[in-house]
Amino acid sequence: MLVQLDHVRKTYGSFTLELNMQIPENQIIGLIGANGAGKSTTFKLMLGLIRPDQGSVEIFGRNAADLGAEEKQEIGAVFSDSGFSEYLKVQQLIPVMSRFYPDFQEKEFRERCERFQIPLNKQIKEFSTGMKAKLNVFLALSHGSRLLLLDEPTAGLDVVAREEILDLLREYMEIPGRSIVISSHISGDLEHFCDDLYMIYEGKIVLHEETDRILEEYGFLKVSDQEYEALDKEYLLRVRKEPFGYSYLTDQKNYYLENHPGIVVEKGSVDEVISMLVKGERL
Ligand SMILES: Nc1ncnc2c1ncn2[C@@H]1O[C@H](COP(=O)(O)OP(=O)(O)OP(=O)(O)O)[C@@H](O)[C@H]1O
Repeated sequence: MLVQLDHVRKTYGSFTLELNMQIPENQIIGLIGANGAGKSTTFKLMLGLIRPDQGSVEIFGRNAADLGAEEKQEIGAVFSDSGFSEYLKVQQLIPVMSRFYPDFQEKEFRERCERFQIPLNKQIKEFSTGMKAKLNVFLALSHGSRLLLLDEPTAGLDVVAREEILDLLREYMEIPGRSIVISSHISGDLEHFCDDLYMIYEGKIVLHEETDRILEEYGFLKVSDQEYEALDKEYLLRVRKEPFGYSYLTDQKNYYLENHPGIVVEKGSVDEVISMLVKGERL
């Protein structure tokens, strides 16, 4: 296991984050949550930048707060703030990176900057949002890490720039043993990219599921009161009143398609599933 968060609790005033999370090798794990849900706090816990009030955070089998310099080299991180002064030029970052990371792949980094038109001799403060985002990802990718922790790396990007970054990350995953944890407040950004999704709502995980299962097995049954009476209720998770009757969320859509052929079953997007889990009524 690359990362393990076991019964973690972290409280800031009235906000409490509660987490159980496992990041195995060879996985792209998505963290979806609205502003303030706790995504950045989760990444800070994983990096050992803050300590949990309760529970344990392990990276590569060691307590995250006790990670040595060598193990830190194996993590590539992107935060909304790169940590570098924006008055620097990319040219000036190169010696800093080389000193900090013995495995810094300067040639590859320079090639990437050239391919994506990131100028080396311009101050970062003059870059567009997309250029800054790409630079941050290139830096995280540049030192042979086996774990990437990416907090909203595609925030504010247009579709083309987002896809370029996701393609680079797919390329990164071609070497076995690596994993990525990536967050977004837009589930559509991640639903076709991640193997596994965690949804965080107000500090709690409301859903942890393989992406394929969400897309293939979760669905909405649209039923009238009479149809509901005849339904097998075992796999219904939430309900919401609708103008025509009721909408029920299930995580066994195919069971209802096979056993209740007359019922309308709609496939929901990840956003609709989350919204129902958070706002729908429990049965
Ligand atoms: N150092 C801190 N001191 C006090 N409160 C904090 C601190 N860091 C985070 N919080 C609070 O914890 C909650 C979660 O914040 P966090 O930054 O983890 O959310 P997020 O999901 O990353 O949101 P965003 O998408 O806006 O970045 C917020 O209510 C925030 O105000």
